[in-house]
Amino acid sequence: MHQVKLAENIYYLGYNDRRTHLFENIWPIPHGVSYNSYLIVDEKVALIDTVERQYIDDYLEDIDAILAGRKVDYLVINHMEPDHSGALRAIVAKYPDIILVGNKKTFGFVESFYMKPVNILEVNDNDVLELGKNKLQFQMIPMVHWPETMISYEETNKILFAGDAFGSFGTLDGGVFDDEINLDFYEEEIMRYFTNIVGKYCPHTQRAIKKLAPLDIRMIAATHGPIWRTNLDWVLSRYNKWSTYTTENGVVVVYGSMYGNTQKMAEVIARQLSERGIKDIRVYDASKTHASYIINDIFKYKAFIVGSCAYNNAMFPNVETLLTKIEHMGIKDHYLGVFGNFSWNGGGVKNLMKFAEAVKWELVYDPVEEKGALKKDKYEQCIELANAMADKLLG
Ligand SMILES: Cc1cc2nc3c(=O)[nH]c(=O)nc-3n(C[C@H](O)[C@H](O)[C@H](O)COP(=O)(O)O)c2cc1C
Repeated sequence: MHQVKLAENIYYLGYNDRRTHLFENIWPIPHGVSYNSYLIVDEKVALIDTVERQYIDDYLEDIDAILAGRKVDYLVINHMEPDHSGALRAIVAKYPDIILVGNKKTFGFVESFYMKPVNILEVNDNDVLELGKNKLQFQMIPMVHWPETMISYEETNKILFAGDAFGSFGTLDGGVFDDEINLDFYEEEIMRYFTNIVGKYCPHTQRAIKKLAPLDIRMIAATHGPIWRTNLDWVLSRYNKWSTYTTENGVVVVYGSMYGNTQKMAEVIARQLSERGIKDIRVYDASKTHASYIINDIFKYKAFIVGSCAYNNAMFPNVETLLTKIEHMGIKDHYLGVFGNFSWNGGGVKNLMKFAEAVKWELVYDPVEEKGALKKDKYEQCIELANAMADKLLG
């Protein structure tokens, strides 16, 4: 077996998942995902996080191969989510004297998921665990992406063990370090990982970035995706951009439509945006494109125009699902447009407006609602909606 090292005595223990279709049983991962754990072999031996439970056998074998009879002294738990704590019980069973290292919120999760922990070391900001020549400093970064989340900073080699922060979808297909892979391929997967998984916690991510800024970081080892040792600015600048809701001058147009009338309104709006000089216009059918990709584009572009036909006094269910996710994510600083279609007594636009109130994005024009086929006056209102959005963006 190849052994991949971050430093002379620090090992990467990662496993590629190309079988799972949906991460967290929600988010599509067509390019898979990796689960990364790390092993520091010093006077004391420390594991940093574990892996998803389906890899337990390989994981234990790989640890054995490196340690050749030595025991693991510490399991540092940066993050308790089961894709990283999945092997915790197996590790404790194999090394009964192991000390679990976490913060005051960690051990409650250990107990609720696995068992009452026996040997624990509770750490807080700035505490340092001496392993020999390696020293792990801890910093709490709550809600990036769970309440107990923390990072471990290895002071000698200046490695940030970052948990889910700076993680990525996409398996590591041979290349493990950022300078061994083509980042163009990973860009979309890194962004989707951020927006789908961490995106709700942008203010917390900002706090974490500021808190970690004083550290001299030479390498970032996350629990998913590549290890960053060359292009740290590449990923840091992107995380900074995304978590401050910094967007480009584009428009995401989403519609839910059964018979095509709402879609026709979307096409008119999109065409007019283009005539006004907007180059980045992404039009999505909410029934076809998974929310994962649409949310990603909402993080990319400043404007969102959403349309829905009426459906049982509500909006079209697939639009509703998408908007519920967006609302929960608390995405900020967008321009909004609303349109829809009905035949009886409406329901689509009425509920789109509830979404508008909830997200508090700036509504650039009154909602446009047509009854059946698109006619002249509502066609013109669609044009005006697009113009109002273009004015805002180009303003
Ligand atoms: C299952 C179902 C439920 C509907 N519910 C409503 C409704 O509550 N209110 C309404 O005005 N129209 C309702 N309609 C009619 C459609 O919203 C209407 O025909 C609209 O023009 C469809 O737009 P589309 O062409 O974009 O699919 C419903 C249609 C279906 C099939």
